[in-house]
Amino acid sequence: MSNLIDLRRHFQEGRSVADNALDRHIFQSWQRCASMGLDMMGKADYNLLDGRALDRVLDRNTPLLQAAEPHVQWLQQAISRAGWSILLTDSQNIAIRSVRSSQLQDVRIDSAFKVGTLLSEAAIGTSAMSCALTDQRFTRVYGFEHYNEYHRQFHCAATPIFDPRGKVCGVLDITSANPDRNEGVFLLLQQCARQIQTDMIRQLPDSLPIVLSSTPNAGSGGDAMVLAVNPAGYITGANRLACQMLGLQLQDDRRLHFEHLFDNASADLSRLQQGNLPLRLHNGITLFAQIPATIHSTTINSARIRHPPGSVQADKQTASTLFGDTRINENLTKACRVITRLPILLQGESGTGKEVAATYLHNNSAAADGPLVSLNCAAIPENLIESELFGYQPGAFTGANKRGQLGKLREANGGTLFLDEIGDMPAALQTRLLRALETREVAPLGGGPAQALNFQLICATHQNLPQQIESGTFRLDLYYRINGFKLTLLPLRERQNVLALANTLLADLRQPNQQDSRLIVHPAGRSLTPELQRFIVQFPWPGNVRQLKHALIYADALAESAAPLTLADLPEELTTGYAHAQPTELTNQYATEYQPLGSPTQHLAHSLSQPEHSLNGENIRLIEETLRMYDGNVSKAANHLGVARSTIYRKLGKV
Ligand SMILES: Nc1ncnc2c1ncn2[C@@H]1O[C@H](COP(=O)(O)OP(=O)(O)OP(=O)(O)O)[C@@H](O)[C@H]1O
Repeated sequence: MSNLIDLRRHFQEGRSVADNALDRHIFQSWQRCASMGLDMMGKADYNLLDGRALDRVLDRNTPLLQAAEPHVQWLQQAISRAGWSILLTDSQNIAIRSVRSSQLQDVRIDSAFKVGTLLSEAAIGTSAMSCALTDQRFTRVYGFEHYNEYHRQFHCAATPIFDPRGKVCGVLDITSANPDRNEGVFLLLQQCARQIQTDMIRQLPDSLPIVLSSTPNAGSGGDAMVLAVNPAGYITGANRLACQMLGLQLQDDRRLHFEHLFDNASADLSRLQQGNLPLRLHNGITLFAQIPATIHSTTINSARIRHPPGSVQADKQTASTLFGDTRINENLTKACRVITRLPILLQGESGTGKEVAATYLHNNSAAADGPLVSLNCAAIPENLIESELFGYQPGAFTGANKRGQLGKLREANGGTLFLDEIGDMPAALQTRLLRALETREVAPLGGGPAQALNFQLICATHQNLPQQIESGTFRLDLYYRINGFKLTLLPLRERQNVLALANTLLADLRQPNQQDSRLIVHPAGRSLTPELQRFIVQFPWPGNVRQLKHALIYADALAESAAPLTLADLPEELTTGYAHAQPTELTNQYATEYQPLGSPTQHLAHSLSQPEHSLNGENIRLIEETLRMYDGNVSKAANHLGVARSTIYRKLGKV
């Protein structure tokens, strides 16, 4: 101690000081303080920001505060009884969170450990927090090492906190009156700062966090390598470990693509949903990538769950019944986890339940209290899609609504935007949509200020988008923008448990407010004869769940009593030809063995469900006849044919 006091006197008198007498960084801080004219013996000024300025600082540091809070709390539990108080400052050394230990009572601490106090080097002289900020490294400043003698009672250690792009965004400091140099405390401090950075990365909006490890299924704790990518595949953040391992300098490499880091990475990040994706660095090292298990914004079992119309109720909602296939249901659960950060792309043939899945995802997401706004890009004329999406000002064009129109994007603010049949969006609009998704801003047609928007995005299509990209009808960059997480709704003929789904659909008929319950509903549950069960499992269902559902509604409505439904209760056009099929075990593998498509309707529905097909004259006639039969009512014709309304519009439009 006396050495240090002598050293201070020498320094004050301007005499030379031996190089190794004091830590180099602390000595440099003393020199800066002296050059700013600070007095080593004076009383420190603790300046407190006024309310408004403080609000601005806290506002600016919301991501840091949110990420830090749980970690500051566990650090407090770990070290506060050992006499350590904790202080979190922003990147200007303004205190933004303080946790006092009851064992550290001092009037100076009372002033310093207040949220809003300016604790920079210029304000209070050398401290661990100012050195940690300037030198961007862990620093200890003990007793008389503080520039200002006023702080000689205290011993502090501080470490910088880096934001997702590796810039210092704050400092975490611990202070005690006890001079013990307990290395364990310092390790905890540094671990805490690393975990805060990792959580900031995980909380980045519109980004998917990815954990890299050298072994498959490794945990995603605070010391894992974590990075985040946006839907276009660009790195939006990485922690220090990941930066070191991958040689990243995010502050410089503003647009670094995930693919460029690895020899074998594909831009199809949705493959990560399978977990443990092996990736090879350019230097030959293999790492395993996975989505951290802790991204549970909501879970299927959480209390917030609301069930969409047409889906099963909570007590029946087991993994195999929701969509009749555990693979789909598992991916749906994963999609629920990432939807707040990534756009979801639903793919599947017509009638596989893309709209049901979109409703389910919205209802089980953090935005469930906001609106779910849908737009079917195939069902409205091309010249109206733009105003439907972006809205317009009053009097924007002839024939426009006098009061203007909000537009789907703005309607969806705070909730979820569901763009159905995105593959049918006209090329010019793809560009405008892409811009709106990039900037998350929209300006209505006919002028008016741009409005910042915040919504979750779900897109759906039955088209093969990669093929459309190749043929030049769909933009590659838009594909990357909407394909944050791909969820494929398998055709019904490929699902594992079609019977479970059929039973679910039957049970739904018993719900009094279901859309189709205007048909006769038997209060007791319906069962299915073994023969009908076999048929349901074997039939290829070209119209998918929609067709199965309509068949069951038909049978349920027209069957005479509450007796089990039989094959004879189904529409005849479905069962024609079935008599020749051999009874087999109830497994989907036989579905493809059931050759006869019993009716022209089935052929048509199957044909319409294919992404690209040529309609022959017979099929066109069938569509037209069906429309005539229902007096031009497209919904009824679509029901009859087992296809969606939009499919009919689209297909006839192509003729
Ligand atoms: N898992 C499910 N549970 C209950 N009903 C379902 C399920 N999946 C689909 N359905 C029903 O099947 C019909 C078709 O579903 P939906 O409209 O979601 O399919 P889609 O894939 O969006 O079809 P399209 O591409 O033709 O618009 C709806 O009546 C829906 O209620």
